[in-house]
Amino acid sequence: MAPPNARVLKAFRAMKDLGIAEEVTKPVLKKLLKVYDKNWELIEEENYRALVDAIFDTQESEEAEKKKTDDPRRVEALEEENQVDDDSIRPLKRLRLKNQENQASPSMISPGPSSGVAMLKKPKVEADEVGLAEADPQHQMQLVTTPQKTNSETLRTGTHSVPEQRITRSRAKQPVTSQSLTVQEKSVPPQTAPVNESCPDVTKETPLNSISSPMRLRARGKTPQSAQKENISISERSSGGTKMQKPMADGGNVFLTKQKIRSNLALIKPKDEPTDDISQSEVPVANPDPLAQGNSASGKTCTAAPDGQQLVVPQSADQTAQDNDIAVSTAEKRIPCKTVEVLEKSIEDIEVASTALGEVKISVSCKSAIGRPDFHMPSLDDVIRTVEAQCLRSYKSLDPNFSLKKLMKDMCESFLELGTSSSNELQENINVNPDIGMLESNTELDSANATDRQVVPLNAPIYITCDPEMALPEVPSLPPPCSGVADIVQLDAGNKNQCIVNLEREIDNLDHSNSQSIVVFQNQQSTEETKFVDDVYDIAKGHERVVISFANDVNSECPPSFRYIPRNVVFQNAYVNFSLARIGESGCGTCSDNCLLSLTPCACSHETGGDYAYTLEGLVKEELLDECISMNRDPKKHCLYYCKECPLERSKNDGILDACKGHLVRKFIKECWWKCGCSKQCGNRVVQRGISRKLQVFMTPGGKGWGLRTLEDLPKGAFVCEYVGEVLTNAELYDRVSERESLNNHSHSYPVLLDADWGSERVLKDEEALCLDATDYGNVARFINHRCFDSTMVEIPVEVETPDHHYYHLAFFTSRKVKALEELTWDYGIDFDDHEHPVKAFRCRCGSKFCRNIKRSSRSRSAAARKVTG
Ligand SMILES: C[S@@+](CC[C@H](N)C(=O)[O-])C[C@H]1O[C@@H](n2cnc3c(N)ncnc32)[C@H](O)[C@@H]1O
Repeated sequence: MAPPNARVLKAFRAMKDLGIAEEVTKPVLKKLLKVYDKNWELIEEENYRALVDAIFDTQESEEAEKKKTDDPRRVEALEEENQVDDDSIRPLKRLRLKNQENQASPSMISPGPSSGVAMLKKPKVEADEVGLAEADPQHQMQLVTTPQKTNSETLRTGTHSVPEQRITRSRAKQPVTSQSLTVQEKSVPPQTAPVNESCPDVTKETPLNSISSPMRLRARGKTPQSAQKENISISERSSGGTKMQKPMADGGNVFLTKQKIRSNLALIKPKDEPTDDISQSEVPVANPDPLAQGNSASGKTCTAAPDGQQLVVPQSADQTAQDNDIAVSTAEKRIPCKTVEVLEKSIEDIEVASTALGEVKISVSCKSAIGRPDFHMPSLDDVIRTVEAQCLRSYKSLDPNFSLKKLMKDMCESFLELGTSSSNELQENINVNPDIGMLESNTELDSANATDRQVVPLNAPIYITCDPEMALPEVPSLPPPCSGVADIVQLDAGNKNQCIVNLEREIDNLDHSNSQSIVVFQNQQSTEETKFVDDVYDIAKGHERVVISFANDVNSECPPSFRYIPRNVVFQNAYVNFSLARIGESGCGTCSDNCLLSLTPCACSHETGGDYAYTLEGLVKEELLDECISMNRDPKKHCLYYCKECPLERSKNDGILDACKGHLVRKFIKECWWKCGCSKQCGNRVVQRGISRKLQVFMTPGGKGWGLRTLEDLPKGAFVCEYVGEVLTNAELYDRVSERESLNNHSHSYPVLLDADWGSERVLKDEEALCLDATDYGNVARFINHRCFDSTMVEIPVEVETPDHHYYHLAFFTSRKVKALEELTWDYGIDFDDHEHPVKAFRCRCGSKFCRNIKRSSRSRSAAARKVTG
């Protein structure tokens, strides 16, 4: 059997999101494809509205059919009922028609490749044959309220109940390209000799094959310099136990975060609703309505729904006109009825209707989107996530004045925001300049601190903020969707008001108004001064697309104070070398829309052997993932690259040139970026879109301190988060660590060495090599605990901006299916037997049966390792 095509899978997924099973979707989709002459655009429009309608219609007619056969006496009654059904199940169609009437320009009718009108006409007729509604332009969103639970409650309450998974992702491989999934590895250069005969050959032609050393700094407690030479990973410098600062008891901060988000999002406020129009003060509802309080007889009409329900249709002048256009049968069936009046006015943009099957459809019409050329359709998931995040912040303690209308309005706003933000959208918007976010949202102390030490994220629109007093209007505007450049602007510590702007940026600005800049500030402030205000309800303080809650069922500690940054920031001397010109070298101007769907892989994929790392579901392909897992678990078993005159050995400078110890051939992911012609939604952009999973920081019961867990089931290969921190040189890190030690500061430090420039042929000096320090500035990844061997996540280097391997993102992906509430762990790669390390490694409490810290015979240890890696 041929594998289902990607669009079919997408449609199944979209329906699943609405609680509709694949078996139900399948026959209807088939029928619909026939009716629409395989015109997918029409089916996919508006989040598969046509498909949803068709499914409901089919279900209803099946139901009616069943009733008929069950009870022949009811046939007649049902025939009547079905007529009425026609009305009750068509409120969405009615709304669509209304909106079409309202459309100022045909461009808003989601035209297909040719004429929008033509595209809509044909299916309109045919759709009616199968009970389908017309496809609607982008201005409405509908929710199908079914008895399904969502897991938002879990987030709000911070309880540990296992949430229901809303989206079940298929791990089936997608026929994206005809190329193999494996990253190509070519023949060995003459001076090399692979140890392992079974390993694919390697060559120096691709970065994969060039000299590389393990990415992680293994925790042997060496200084960064020595550690780097020894290819070790995470530097564990804390000898003390978990010591958390008490949070400031300031519930008000919760509201600050909302402001933070809002200010960054350039919120479009909906128009003030008219208050003098009586007709608009009434909510169109389907009865029975739990909200109904104090019905008032108004001049409204309503349509009789089959099961005694009434659908109220607002009768403003133009609505009447629109309704008249709907269907004669609809108008005929209207009968005067009582409607529900609410205190707040103008909810004409929300309609509620029910079907004979008991589904309630809430239709939200965002009228302010009408006529906006910049509007695009956000996904329902994005809208829901955003609204959930807002609720968590705004409605954390519900007061007696809680208004559902407000909730709906918020929903509309979110819809509008998501729809109108540029396609650089949410990620950049939310992450816009943490400097500004910090200045706005933190205390005076913070503003003062901000002058001393400011950091700006890579890969995000960055404002040049030399001084908090510097006028914000001088800040460059947000970049438009497709391209941009990040340059480096260095600010001298002694002269805070002077920015040295990279000339290249100025030049690029001529062509790219959306240029980015990175500001690098000097001056470190001591941790003592770094008293950040904790927002205990959202660890991310609104900087991520999702809220990251925390839970502590173990003791009364609160998460430690640190400043949350969603993107890496450059500190002082670290030189992250990317510019538009250099990115041009990798030459990816060829791609468009979604690279994963294109027949010819774009240039970005060439960097990883001609194949993309991700499936259409956004998961890392299994083969690549398994290789990365295996490589991390047992590097020696993998392809080691041996060079004749090893630069690492030469750099030891002890007069004796030892034989090369071998370099690991690293696997990595190359994502598309601004320079690429594809859209922000391209499937080859996963890490750069940021965290999208529901995560929680929690106090581990086993004495490991805080940890990170998922609140939703995760499939294998899912992106969880990136390790975010300050980008430092190893030399800077060394200074920092020494300073902390000299201050007797035993709080945790969280540095990870980037195995910088593993593509180059020389050994980087400590002044060049890069690492990430998440001690003071970091993201949720700083809470990820270590687990020997069978950790739930694996780290993979991801290149986004840079064409070389000097700087990259360190991203965590699930190494297997992970159940909701399971801890997300990472194997730090610690050698617990390295007793030479000046800093003692922590006593591992990972609980893994393969724990390397448990003393056992070497035979049983290697048997354990074999069991895991094999
Ligand atoms: C990157 S932090 C992880 C978050 C940390 N648990 C916290 O509370 O902030 C690393 C530190 O967590 C603790 N830790 C992580 N994994 C551990 C493990 N398997 N056993 C014991 N302690 C662990 C150690 O103290 C380590 O220095």
